[in-house]
Amino acid sequence: MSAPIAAPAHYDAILLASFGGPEGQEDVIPFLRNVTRGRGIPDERLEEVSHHYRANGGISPINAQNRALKSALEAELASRNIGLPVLWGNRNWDPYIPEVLTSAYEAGHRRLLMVTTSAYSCYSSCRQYREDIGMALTETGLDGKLAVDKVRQYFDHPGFVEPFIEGTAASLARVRAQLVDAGSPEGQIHVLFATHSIPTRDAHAAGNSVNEPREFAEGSAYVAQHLANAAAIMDRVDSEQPWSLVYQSRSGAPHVPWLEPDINDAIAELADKGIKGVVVVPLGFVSDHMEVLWDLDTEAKETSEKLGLAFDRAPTPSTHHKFVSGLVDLICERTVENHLDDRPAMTDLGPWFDVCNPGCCANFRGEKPVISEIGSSVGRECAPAEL
Ligand SMILES: CC1=C(CCC(=O)O)c2cc3nc(cc4[nH]c(cc5[nH]c(cc1n2)c(C)c5CCC(=O)O)c(CCC(=O)O)c4C)C(CCC(=O)O)=C3C
Ligand SMILES: [Fe+2]
Repeated sequence: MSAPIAAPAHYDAILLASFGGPEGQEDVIPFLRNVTRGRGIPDERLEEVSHHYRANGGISPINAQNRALKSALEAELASRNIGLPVLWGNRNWDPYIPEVLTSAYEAGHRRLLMVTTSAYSCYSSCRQYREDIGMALTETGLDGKLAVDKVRQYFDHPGFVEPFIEGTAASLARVRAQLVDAGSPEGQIHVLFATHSIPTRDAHAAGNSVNEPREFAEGSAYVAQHLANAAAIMDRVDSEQPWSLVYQSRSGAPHVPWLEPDINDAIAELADKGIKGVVVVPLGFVSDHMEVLWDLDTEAKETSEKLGLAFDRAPTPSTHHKFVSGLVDLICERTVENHLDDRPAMTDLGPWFDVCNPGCCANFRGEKPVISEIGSSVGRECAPAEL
């Protein structure tokens, strides 16, 4: 498979693009409708998920985390004398991407570089962002006037991986200490790398090309990226320590196959085998949003406690200085000014490509205008900047 590297360009702003989340009880249902529009999620699942938000005052932690990330990026850009403003837009909640693109254009911006809060390759974390920009440009009439590119998927960039190395080591030490305190210093520990489950069909299409389909021994690029990352982390933390990759937050209809095993089933199986403690590393996530707080810190923790296992959850990269500085390095890979030639990657799978292959992370529910894809002109052309 080709790995297209984009030529460096002149950008005039960064677009920090994220998922978005509700900010009060009255936002919960409209938010869930936005997320699941046309995605075939059963009502019972929505009802269930609404309780996770309701229990937290109807507030998702994700928006506050993105405001903090935006400020941290602004500070890092300023400290390197890079004069690019950071705009923030969400796929599913205010500030919505189409409105942000419109006001960016009105403010005189002509070429944006998008950084998303999603590190891996799959429909939800790559293509859906590229489609939402494609649709927003088309709907607002800005296609051809405002260009939008996207930095590469950064799952194996050291800025994303190194905070997990630190966090996993610290979490492992905390579980060891818990076992000492509980009087079983010899108790065996297992590290569970947790990521979002996705339908196996979406996993298979992840990071792949319709023209040159590539087989991954691990089943898909999505699974391969997580396994390679987890191996890179454990090599540096403790190469003797047993670990595995598990999944969380399955939605969809029961008859549709999604990636398994579920983290709670995996914990039960470990308890059966006599394991005494688990370290949970939220490898699939950039910050401590609802899926992390509910599915890991609430449910997986409860499962562990019920089965008498020591439990600790490692932190997400969030606003770790290495993560923030890594994102700015990724920006610099694409810019003419402050250009960085080095494209670091901590797994053999990377560095991932800047521009996706045709049909990459396929949308099985119909084609949409899409940016940052070979063969698509959406988001590419723009009138010369009026300076
Ligand atoms: C791979 C992946 C990531 C990680 C990459 C990334 O970070 O982007 C992610 C992140 C997130 N997912 C989030 C929330 C939701 N995801 C849902 C539904 C779904 N997610 C999916 C996948 C992913 N999701 C999929 C395949 C579905 C089924 C529907 C569909 O095929 O599209 C639903 C509907 C209810 C439900 O089914 O659970 C909700 C509410 C939030 C915000 C949390 C907050 O508010 O703090 C975040 C960051
Ligand atoms: Fe993709």
